[in-house]
Amino acid sequence: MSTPHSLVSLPTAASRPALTSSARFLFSISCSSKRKKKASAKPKVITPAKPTRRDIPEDDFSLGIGGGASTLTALQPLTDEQDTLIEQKQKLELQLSQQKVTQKPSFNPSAQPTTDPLSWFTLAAYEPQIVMPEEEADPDADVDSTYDAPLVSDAASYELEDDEGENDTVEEKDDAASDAEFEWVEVNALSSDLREDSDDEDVDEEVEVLSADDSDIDEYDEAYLEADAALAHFEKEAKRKSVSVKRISLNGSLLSEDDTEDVSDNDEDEVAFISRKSGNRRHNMLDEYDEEDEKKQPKRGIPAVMRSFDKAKVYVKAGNGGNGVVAFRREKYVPFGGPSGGSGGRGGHVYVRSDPSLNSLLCFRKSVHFRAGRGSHGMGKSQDGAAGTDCIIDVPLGTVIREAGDGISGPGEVLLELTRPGQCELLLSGGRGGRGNTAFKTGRNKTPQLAENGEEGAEMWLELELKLVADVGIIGVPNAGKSTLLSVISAAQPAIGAYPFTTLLPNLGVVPIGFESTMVVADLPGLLEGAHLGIGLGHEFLRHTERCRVLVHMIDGMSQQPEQEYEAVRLELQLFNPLLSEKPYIVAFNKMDIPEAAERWPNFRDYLRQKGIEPICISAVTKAGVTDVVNKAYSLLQSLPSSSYEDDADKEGSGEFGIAEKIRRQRSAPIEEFEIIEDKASKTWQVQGAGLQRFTQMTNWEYFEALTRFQHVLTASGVNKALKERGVAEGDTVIVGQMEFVWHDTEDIMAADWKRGFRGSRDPAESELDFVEHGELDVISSVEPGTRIGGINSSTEGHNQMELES
Ligand SMILES: Nc1nc2c(ncn2[C@@H]2O[C@H](COP(=O)(O)OP(=O)(O)OP(=O)(O)O)[C@@H](O)[C@H]2O)c(=O)[nH]1
Ligand SMILES: [Mg+2]
Repeated sequence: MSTPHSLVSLPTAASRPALTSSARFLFSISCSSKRKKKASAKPKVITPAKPTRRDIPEDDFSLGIGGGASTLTALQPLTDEQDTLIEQKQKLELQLSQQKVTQKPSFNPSAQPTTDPLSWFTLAAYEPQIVMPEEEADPDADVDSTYDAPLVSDAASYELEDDEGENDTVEEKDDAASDAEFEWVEVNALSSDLREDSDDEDVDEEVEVLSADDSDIDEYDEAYLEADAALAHFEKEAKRKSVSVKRISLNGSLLSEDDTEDVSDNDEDEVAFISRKSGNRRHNMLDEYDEEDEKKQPKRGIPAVMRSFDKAKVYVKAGNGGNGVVAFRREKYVPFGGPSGGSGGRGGHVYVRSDPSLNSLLCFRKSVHFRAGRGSHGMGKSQDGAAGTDCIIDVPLGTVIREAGDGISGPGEVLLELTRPGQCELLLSGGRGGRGNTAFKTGRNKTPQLAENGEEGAEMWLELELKLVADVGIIGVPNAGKSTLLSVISAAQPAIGAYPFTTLLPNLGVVPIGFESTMVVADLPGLLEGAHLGIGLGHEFLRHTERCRVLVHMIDGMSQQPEQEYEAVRLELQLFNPLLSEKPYIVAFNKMDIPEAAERWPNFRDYLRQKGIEPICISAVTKAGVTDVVNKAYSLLQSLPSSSYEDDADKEGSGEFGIAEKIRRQRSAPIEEFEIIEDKASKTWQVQGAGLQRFTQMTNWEYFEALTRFQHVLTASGVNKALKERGVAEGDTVIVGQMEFVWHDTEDIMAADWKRGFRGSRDPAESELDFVEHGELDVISSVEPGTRIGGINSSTEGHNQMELES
């Protein structure tokens, strides 16, 4: 056990032969954008350098870190030839280590060293797990040959080098192999940080944990300790390189309390998909927990597909307005043609539209960013720019839109709710186009030499949530026969299985009633006691019942205590949302075709009758009693007044409470409303106000007259006065919006030589505008959002030292 182990980084898919030959644990981390061979691959976010053997102390553990390998298929079984090859390699390695030769043999001698360094990022260190190879490739054998033990190799590891071309062939070979000697476990996690940071692609971070060994199980304890120590070291290393490390065990639960916090803060980071594959078979690991594991690791992630089924986060941006231009009419025989600069077009609006043909938000997993087009710039001959193209986001019926984070309406407040088919609402309006110089023509200034920039379009992150709109929702414990009922009353074909949680996502079906009417029925995933706390599939899907007007409560006739199950589900509904338990519902006792169920029926019926409820007994399989349920549900529906949520939604989507209106109001804030923040240490004054910010942004600083106009606005809005009252002194820095200025007490700075930096500047003597007011601002630079200037956080960023002074 004293053999030195090393942490080797493996290029891409070469990780697989590596595993079979040397590395004991393989951490393969890849990002989907790389997989798609997009230029926007993530490495820019990723800080750490490629861990080389130099970085890792000799006493480290055998860990392989590979990047790029995507979906892992079953490992190719080792042939006898390969076995002997490995043996030879191990011998060779032993010899080499005895000779203290540092260069390790390469697995693929013909391969070229990879030039592309491993682009690994958020490093998820996973609890290693031994997976024992199965004795025979017996298709019927259970997966129980799995030991939850890490293993320690006494064979040293190889650094495998391979080039991209080689990888492809390796991958193909592996794909072809179906019979696996090794089981593998794939853990696929979605990292939201990366997703948000990334510009146009969400990033799938895939962590595959592989292990394959036939080492002695007696070594379990020692091996475990060593593996644990190695992982701790691994984490330390990563921390030193400021990579975030999360330890997640293979079943998806987090290992320690602290980590739990980390991840639950950001639930996107939870493990998204867990599956285990043995040979050709794929098992859902969710089913295979024993109780102790359950207690130790109560928190578990929800598969990514399920999470994105009804929740999504998208970025929207309205188009910027086009810029106005300065132009003059020049034509033969038309002296003094006057200004003819057109205005810019407005930016495109962002709309959301409900599309009844969509039934999930899954499409927003891949497309996250929505931007409307920008307006065209104005042109000469008084031509105005065209408006930007609008952006319409199609969402399924029943989508609720909230603003993410602290925004205009505050976190969590509903901006829009789309409940009518084809309903289209304005979400963000595009920025106003900047005015051209024609617009600034006055009696005093007939040849204005200034134009405005277009207004920037608003942008925000939105949280979309889908609440299925159905007339009737079928709820009940897992395996009660909910999906079976839906399949017999409608044309829907939900998955039906004799095991709990067959249904992971809600299914919708349309039930014809007579010749004219229909009713939409939703089959929801099974509910367990504690669902409101997240047990089972948790409350993830309970929200869909909020939009169902009538509920059908399915009772599993085969359950030992149907009464208790009934009460448990009722309680869950009440705990989740008291309004849910007030919804009208029907109780259907299923599986009456089975004699045991039929025996339990009289008791159950009497129990409910005491509560004043008349249950219906049915057999979904034989369709007995099914029409009773449909008819009763329909008559209940008819007796209800038209759904109230639609009325509420109407109020929210438009008019006074509309989001577009809120943003419009915010954006048209008067320039007189501002706040001055002083930083004495750096002699900096910051003038903050939405109106001023917008005005500054729209000012085209190229033109001298724009500057004089700005000065006038500062005077008119009272900024100059307020600054003087607060004691601004010569040479102080004043920040307004994105611009930084220097304060001067006199107007001398308007000297002609200074003005040469601007277009359209004239001699002060010629100037029609006088600067009567003392106290002028002198532009020195523009500041970009987020800069910290002398302790003040400016509203803008990055510092652009563009001194305009001589
Ligand atoms: N004998 C009999 N079996 C039924 C009846 N209804 C459903 N089953 C069986 O019960 C099992 C579960 O049925 P599902 O419809 O998948 O149950 P579910 O309530 O949708 O279960 P989850 O989706 O896991 O929540 C299947 O094997 C069905 O064949 C019935 O009326 N009689
Ligand atoms: Mg089902």
